Amino acid sequence: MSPDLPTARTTGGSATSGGSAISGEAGISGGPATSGQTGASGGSATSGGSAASGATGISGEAGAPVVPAAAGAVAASGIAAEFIGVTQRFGDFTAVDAIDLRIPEGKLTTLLGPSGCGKTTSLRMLAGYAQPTAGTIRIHGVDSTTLPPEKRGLGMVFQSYALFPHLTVAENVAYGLKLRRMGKAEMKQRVTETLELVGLAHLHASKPKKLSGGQQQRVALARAIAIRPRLLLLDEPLSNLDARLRVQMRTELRRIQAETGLTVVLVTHDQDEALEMSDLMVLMRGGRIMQTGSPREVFARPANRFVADFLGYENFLTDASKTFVTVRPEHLSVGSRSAGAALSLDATVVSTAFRGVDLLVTLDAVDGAGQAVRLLADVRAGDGAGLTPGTRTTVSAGAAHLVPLQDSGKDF
Ligand SMILES: Nc1ncnc2c1ncn2[C@@H]1O[C@H](COP(=O)(O)OP(=O)(O)OP(=O)(O)O)[C@@H](O)[C@H]1O
Repeated sequence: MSPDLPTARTTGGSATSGGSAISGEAGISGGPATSGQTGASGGSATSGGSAASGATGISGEAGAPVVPAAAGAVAASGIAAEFIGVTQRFGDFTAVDAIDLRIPEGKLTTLLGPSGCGKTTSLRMLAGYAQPTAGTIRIHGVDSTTLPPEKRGLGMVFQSYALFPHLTVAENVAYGLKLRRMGKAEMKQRVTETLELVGLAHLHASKPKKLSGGQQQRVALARAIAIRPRLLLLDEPLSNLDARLRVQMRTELRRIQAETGLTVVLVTHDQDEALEMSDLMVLMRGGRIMQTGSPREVFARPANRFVADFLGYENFLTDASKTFVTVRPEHLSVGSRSAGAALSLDATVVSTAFRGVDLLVTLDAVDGAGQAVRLLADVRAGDGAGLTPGTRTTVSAGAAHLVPLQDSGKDF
């Protein structure tokens, strides 16, 4: 089955279709409040209004294009959306600080960073739920900075993905299509196709409460993509799932994105999730973008200490050439000074932690700038005999494993 989403015309473009409220806002796309008590009418509480207007919003009719005419030409540029100097202030506080970002068409982009770094605020501005204090947001080449959510051609899924409890799975998925007054036969086919895509066709007649968390999340996803959005926004959609399901759903989401060619923007604070799922990773801190790149690029060459630390690098120090570098624990050798090592320091073992195959060794040393540094080395357990606390030894690493960082780490 090939739903052909990216090229399909969007049939109404309600930003809310399928998404529950952002950060606890009342309405949904059609979805009830999280508690589920409000049902269909509850869906119109806040953004349900958007959803409804989405039905008549840009296209007015099912099947009519939601995106302005310029979009086709601009889509060819490969940029689905663009932030240009976008700032969001709340009083004196700057939540998003003049960010520039291009969201590639047909790819999965993650906004990654610690709590409060501005991810959700950025997504809300992209969705149209918040107006930037300054800057421009372009969607498919069109200045959409002040465009209401329902006119942006978006699908959304959020952490609280509340489904309508009184509707079946198929009816939940059909909800946004009904709002767009899609014809019955087309709607039935669209719902079947979309449920097949998320692997839930067999549960079409079930009520949400009979489903597992992962299945419910897939229904929410199906509801969002059934309208064939030009941009799918996901705000921590997996964070309510248990660890095992979360990992499964990452793979599922990735498969669905790849099969449909949808442009997806995913907000997460989980670096593993971002590394595994992204085409493009955008690392944020304090309302700014710290680094943008493919997971491999960012992981191999973190730009600064913040990014390196966030991605699990452990050792930060100045080497012999006075460059501030980081090196992963598994790349630090202990004891045997490797010939030609770019980093070589006398060190004292502080403690060791046996982990079966390997041994984590904590050491104190003085780096190339004369600063005391605490280092973590991950060595094979068999090589760690004799590394008792207080042992004087050496640590070393080859040039290939030293990752230079732009900053000195002092502002960290
Ligand atoms: N309406 C608001 N009024 C005042 N401050 C706000 C408002 N919305 C967000 N903020 C603040 O802006 C900053 C960024 O918030 P945002 O929700 O974008 O962060 P986030 O990166 O998504 O974090 P999390 O992962 O915790 O959701 C936070 O410090 C937050 O407290």
